[in-house]
Amino acid sequence: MIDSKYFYQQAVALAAAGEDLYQRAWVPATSGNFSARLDATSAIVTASGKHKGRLSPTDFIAVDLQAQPISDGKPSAETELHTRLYARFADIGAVLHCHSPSVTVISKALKNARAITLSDYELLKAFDGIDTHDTSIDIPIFDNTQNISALADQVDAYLAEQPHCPGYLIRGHGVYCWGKDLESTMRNLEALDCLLHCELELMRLSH
Ligand SMILES: CSC[C@@H](O)[C@@H](O)C(=O)COP(=O)(O)O
Ligand SMILES: [Zn+2]
Repeated sequence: MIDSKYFYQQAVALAAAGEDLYQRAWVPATSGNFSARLDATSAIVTASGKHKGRLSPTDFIAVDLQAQPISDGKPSAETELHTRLYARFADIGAVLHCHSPSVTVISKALKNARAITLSDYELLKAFDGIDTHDTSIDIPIFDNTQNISALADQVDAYLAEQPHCPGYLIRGHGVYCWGKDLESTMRNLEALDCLLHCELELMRLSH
């Protein structure tokens, strides 16, 4: 049974996040999708094909963790990339997917790389569980595909081995990022985008 008041609150919060992300040019031209956990077995996700900077609370669908809709409408084409994260990690409360220029460019520039390592940045401390710049984390990069179930399987297999990872890139496509709630997820996404932008600048300087 869906708690309609909680659904509405989460939808309003995700729509506001969408406006913010659109202002940053991170979700151009209907790209991106957002979700928030409703309870142990369900989440709300953006409807497919909507402009993510101009969402209203009716542009969200409730789905179970097998990515099947449990309210009216057509959920995001990439719903399974959200629901598999909620299924794997009980402490995840929100997931944001964006197509920002920095993540799209770096994922292509790194061609066949399977991951990008972020080391010795003060901003690493924005991620949960990190309390020093003197560390490094790997952000995996998966090749893009229109087979979302296959991609969800690859991501899930990676996270089974490397659970302490705040997000991943899809080559030439974008980023998925998560956190314990929407505020943490926005913080993780902002830090990840900034750090990838820094890496891109370093690559430019070294050429
Ligand atoms: C506008 S192309 C982007 C889509 O193919 C997809 O990657 C995307 O992010 C949005 O898909 P959606 O089904 O609206 O959630
Ligand atoms: Zn996308």
